[in-house]
Amino acid sequence: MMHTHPEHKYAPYPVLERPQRRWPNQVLSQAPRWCSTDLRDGNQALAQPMDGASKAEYFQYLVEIGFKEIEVAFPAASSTDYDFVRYLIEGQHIPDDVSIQVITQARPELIERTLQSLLGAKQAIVHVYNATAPVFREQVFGMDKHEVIALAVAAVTQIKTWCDAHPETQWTLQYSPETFCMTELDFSIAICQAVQEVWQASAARPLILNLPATVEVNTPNVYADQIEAMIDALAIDAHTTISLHPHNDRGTGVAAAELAMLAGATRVEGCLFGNGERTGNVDLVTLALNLYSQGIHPQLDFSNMRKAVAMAEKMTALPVHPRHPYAGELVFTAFSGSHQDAIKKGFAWREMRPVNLWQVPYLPLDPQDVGATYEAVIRVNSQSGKSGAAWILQQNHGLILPAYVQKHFSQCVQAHTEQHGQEISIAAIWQLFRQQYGLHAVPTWRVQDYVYDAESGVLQARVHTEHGLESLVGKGKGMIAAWVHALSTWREQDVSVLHYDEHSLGQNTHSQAVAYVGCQFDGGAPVYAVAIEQDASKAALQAVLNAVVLQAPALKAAV
Ligand SMILES: CC(=O)SCCNC(=O)CCNC(=O)[C@H](O)C(C)(C)COP(=O)(O)OP(=O)(O)OC[C@H]1O[C@@H](n2cnc3c(N)ncnc32)[C@H](O)[C@@H]1OP(=O)(O)O
Ligand SMILES: CC(C)C(=O)C(=O)O
Repeated sequence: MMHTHPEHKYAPYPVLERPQRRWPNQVLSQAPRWCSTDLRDGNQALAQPMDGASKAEYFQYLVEIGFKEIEVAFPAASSTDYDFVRYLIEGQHIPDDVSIQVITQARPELIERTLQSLLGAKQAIVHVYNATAPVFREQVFGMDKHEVIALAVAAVTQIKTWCDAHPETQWTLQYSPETFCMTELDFSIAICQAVQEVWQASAARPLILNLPATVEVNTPNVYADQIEAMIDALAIDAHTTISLHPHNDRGTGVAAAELAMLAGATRVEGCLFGNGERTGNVDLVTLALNLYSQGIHPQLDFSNMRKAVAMAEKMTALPVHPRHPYAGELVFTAFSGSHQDAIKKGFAWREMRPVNLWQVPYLPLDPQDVGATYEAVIRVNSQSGKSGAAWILQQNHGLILPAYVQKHFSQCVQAHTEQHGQEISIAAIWQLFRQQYGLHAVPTWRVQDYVYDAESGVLQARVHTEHGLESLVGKGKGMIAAWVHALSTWREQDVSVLHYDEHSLGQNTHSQAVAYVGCQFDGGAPVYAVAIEQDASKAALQAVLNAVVLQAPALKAAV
């Protein structure tokens, strides 16, 4: 049960007094160094960790999309992990420009086994960690600050000694004061300085100080303050990198990473789609595409997002949420009328103007850049407006509905979606449109042939009906006026055309023409009809004829 006085149970985590903070005035201008920890932090959080074959497949994929640093295993944890590192090294599966990283607790026997796993590697990052926050020092380790520093120093010394004895590998040390975000700043500084002191970073032996938000306990600005304060306090030379490892317990992992990058961190560890312990590691897909959509190349390639999703889902057996930024099935989709209207206008605007910069209402990214089609951009349900169905007909059938048809058809679609209580598919919209406007493969009444003499204004046409061929004659200023005359005479009705529009379908010589009409019969309510024919004149005649059929209930019923 939730407490009425949560303050009796939970205290806020301390924040830093840092009026000199600079990061709020910075802007991001380049991608960080990425490290995928899908095969380690992501893997350790799965009910069924990956087997060697899955790890190999995922490793290949991570390389393919551009990762240059990949934490591949916790070799001391299991033979699967140990053997996987050996498989990568012995099988020469690691590209020259990719560094594998392995993690270990700061315990001598685990360090030894971890280093053994790396024998023969061209280059490797050895990642050693120990928790530093008060609650861990007290409850987990039963150590005071000096003892915790001594633990880290001993671990780094052991690793350094090994590295000195194995110069064939190009070594990088990564040290993580686990639970950094919950640790007193002066203690984080002290332990990192102690590690720096032992390791002595150099071009040949770089150092990564990885400052994790192991459990996210504060707002992202606090993490950024902590990172900036560390950078200010530590001697950060060209061989020392400040790295981030945010988790997402408060749902702000991405924001925390971005603010901490503003604060000066240049490397980020995380997982695709935010897999990882509890609420996950920071989501590297979102981080990368946040940069991309600001015009900054992320150096990771998500052109085929469906593959990325399929791969992650296969490896983790966890679904990617339909609303997951940039990747979910629904993230480029508008169901609502006003969004659809704005998006449709945005696309039309782009078509008319030679603009390069992407500025389309409601779409922060061009879906095509991540391999999505425009098909899913608009879907139609009872919340949709006139633009929704119009967009779908335009995208799928090349129809550019005039405003009066858009308006009328949206009422038909609305009635349909309300009646069925669910989304209407593209196929069903097309079916409804054809039925509504008499657009049948074989029209009920068909214009067989016609001759129009522009000089005299006389139109002669033959119409195919259920009774055979009927010959019609009419006269008027223009072919449509002559046709209206012919039909009025034939049907003994007052026929008038209130609206008429046409356009071609397609751009080649075989393209067809579509005509839209709004007609009135004996002064009644407008009847709308559409026809598609080989040429515009025939389409116009057929569209008006379709309206004649649609307004006559007996004929319509026969359709
Ligand atoms: C935040 C992170 O994600 S950190 C990474 C966590 N990942 C994993 O744990 C996945 C793989 N781990 C494993 O398979 C196992 O934990 C193993 C095989 C590595 C070790 O298992 P165990 O020997 O049973 O130890 P376990 O991990 O439970 O830790 C218990 C002991 O290690 C100590 N310990 C835990 N972490 C560390 C550390 N980073 N450095 C030094 N000692 C540590 C604990 O204080 C405890 O000591 P105690 O026995 O004296 O009380
Ligand atoms: C060991 C570290 C980097 C970690 O996984 C964490 O703190 O979450």
